Amino acid sequence: MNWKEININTTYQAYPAINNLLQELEVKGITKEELESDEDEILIKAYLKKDINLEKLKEKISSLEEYGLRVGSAKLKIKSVIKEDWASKWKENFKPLRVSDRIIIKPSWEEYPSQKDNVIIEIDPGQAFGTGHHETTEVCLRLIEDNLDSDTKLLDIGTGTGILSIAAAKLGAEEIFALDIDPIAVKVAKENATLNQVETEIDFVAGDLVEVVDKTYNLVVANLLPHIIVNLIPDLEQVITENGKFILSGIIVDKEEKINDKLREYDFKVIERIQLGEWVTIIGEQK
Ligand SMILES: C[S@@+](CC[C@H](N)C(=O)[O-])C[C@H]1O[C@@H](n2cnc3c(N)ncnc32)[C@H](O)[C@@H]1O
Repeated sequence: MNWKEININTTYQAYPAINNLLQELEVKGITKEELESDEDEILIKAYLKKDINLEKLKEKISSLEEYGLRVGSAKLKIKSVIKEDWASKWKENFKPLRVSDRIIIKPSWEEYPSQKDNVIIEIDPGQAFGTGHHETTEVCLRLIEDNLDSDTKLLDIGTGTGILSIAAAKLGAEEIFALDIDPIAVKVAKENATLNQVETEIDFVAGDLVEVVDKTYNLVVANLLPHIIVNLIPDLEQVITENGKFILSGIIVDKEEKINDKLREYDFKVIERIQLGEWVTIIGEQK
């Protein structure tokens, strides 16, 4: 059966948000290529079976500008492709990636020679965000590694593929609760946890921000878009233990001050900020 390939010319900055929009359309695979013409421009390719309303998708992409995201030319094209062709090409885009001295991310179909102390995480991208190939995920993984010990109780808000929770489980966290507003992401995350044999160590639940959380955690990670983080901050206190820390990522550099203002308003302090490309990650705690 023929599949459809949607091509979207946009910016790197808008990728996580467009990825979310595409997930709502039940796409089966998403890739991004950096375009040589302009270092900030990327080409997103997404594959799906059903017909979609291209105009409506274009409108939704354009409306991301209202949240301060540059979407670039946002040119959309659609063409028919044969599944065998895209499935093998799509796989070529996911190679093993070392994100720290210990952590390596790899898709299930790639081999990686494991060495002592390596933490190898197998992630099949499927329909959710979080293969480690994005700066925000990469920095979160490193910070989780640096801040985790056997007493860590992790809350992972917006788990996507489950990558951060799976890493925490493999690094020896005591307890992990992972949630995502998107039930498809929760399904993909559970499958990835099973692939990594840590499914019994993580509770996955579908839910909006902290509405399904009824406990406190000493490490909270949220890799979300800036306007969603702004909505999360007022509720952070109810899910963090007194001496707990939080990691907020997905912050485009020109939105950082807005996030800092909100953190000050709710009596949180920033311990450290890490910038990779145009993305900022903040680690903080209560004052
Ligand atoms: C940028 S991805 C991060 C995925 C993964 N944690 C990582 O670091 O790569 C953001 C995820 O947050 C989810 N999300 C967006 N809004 C949310 C909300 N209000 N509550 C919970 N999850 C949300 C999205 O569905 C998406 O899977």
